[in-house]
Amino acid sequence: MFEKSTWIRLPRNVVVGHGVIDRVVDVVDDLHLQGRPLFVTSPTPKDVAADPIAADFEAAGIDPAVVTVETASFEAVENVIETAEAAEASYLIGIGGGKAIDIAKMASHHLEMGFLSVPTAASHDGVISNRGSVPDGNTRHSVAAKPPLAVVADTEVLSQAPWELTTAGCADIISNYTAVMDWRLAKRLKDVEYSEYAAALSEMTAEILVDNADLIRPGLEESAWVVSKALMSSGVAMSIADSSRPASGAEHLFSHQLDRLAPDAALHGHQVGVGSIMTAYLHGGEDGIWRDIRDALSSIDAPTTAAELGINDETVLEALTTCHEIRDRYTILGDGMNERAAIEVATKTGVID
Ligand SMILES: NC(=O)C1=CN([C@@H]2O[C@H](COP(=O)(O)OP(=O)(O)OC[C@H]3O[C@@H](n4cnc5c(N)ncnc54)[C@H](OP(=O)(O)O)[C@@H]3O)[C@@H](O)[C@H]2O)C=CC1
Ligand SMILES: O=C(CO)COP(=O)(O)O
Ligand SMILES: [Zn+2]
Repeated sequence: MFEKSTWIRLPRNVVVGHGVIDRVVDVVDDLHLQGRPLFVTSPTPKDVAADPIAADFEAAGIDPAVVTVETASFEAVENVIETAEAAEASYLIGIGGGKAIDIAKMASHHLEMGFLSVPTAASHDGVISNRGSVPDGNTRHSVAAKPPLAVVADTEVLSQAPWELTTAGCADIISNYTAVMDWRLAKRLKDVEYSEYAAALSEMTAEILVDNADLIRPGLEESAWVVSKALMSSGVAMSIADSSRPASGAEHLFSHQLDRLAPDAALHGHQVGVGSIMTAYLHGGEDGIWRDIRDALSSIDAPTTAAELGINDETVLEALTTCHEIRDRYTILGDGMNERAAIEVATKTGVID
């Protein structure tokens, strides 16, 4: 008997383009959201976007509450929940990078309220996804939440953000190649839940981005357009799979472990990019696609070595040999690499000297 079922949650409105930050009030209206919003933002995005959006709401007769978060933590999520209750907010708007959006996503999930996602940086593919990521003790990976009701991604704002944030978003997308390799491997060896549609969408997204690498240049608003579309598409793949599997394999385990060993040393996207070079080598050896991944990363100015990440060789090796323990997700790392194997992959790929 056929007993399978699926429930795919996706945003209702996705608004991308030049100057669309001025349309947040219209989007709220289109969604028939009533009452007071709580803006969840962080210091720089507050100045860049939250303050101007607040002025638009005030002009429309709506008085938004605002909370600024400094770090991604459960404490911050709790603080947002308390602020929303005290302000009698009826929906949330996350305005910023991954930190602000994930905290808004997790708080709104807990409050059973809708939220909007207004990215100020094209730095990660959680903009639209149904996953929230906040470190919890020794774990550091995304957990199930709900996707935003709407995304408003202003390419002018995104293109004015520091260039490395955009290259981090590109690297997060390029890492989809190895994430999908790991997912297929886990399907073959462990019979994990797998979606061919989500895997294909994720790979195609990485391919389109790499094919358009010549459009990804600092100061070019079209870059923000190309990258944001890829981030949306990758986030939709996660929502279809109801898992981060299409966009997160061993290269993400490596990055999550670096977050613990060397907090704030490098951006999420840059770390997963370097991880992806090494896990591609583990999958395909010398003749695999690891050089293509490295060249794609360097063509968009993303780091390809430990030194460019600002992380020392010992930390890279420690992360490689321990990151399989981060979560119960089968990848090419199997039950863990020993140190000699880690040195081999990191030196052969030029990640360490
Ligand atoms: N939920 C999901 O599915 C996914 C979640 N993630 C998560 O997202 C996070 C990574 O996102 P990321 O955006 O790199 O992290 P942050 O939100 O920490 O942003 C990185 C930096 O960019 C700054 N910034 C943001 N916008 C601008 C702007 N317009 N101009 C200048 N500076 C700006 C922030 O400033 P300030 O310090 O002032 O805030 C911060 O210093 C990780 O926690 C990762 O785990 C990643 C992928 C998927
Ligand atoms: O960063 C992500 C996808 O790009 C989310 O993946 P994780 O579930 O590993 O946090
Ligand atoms: Zn990621």
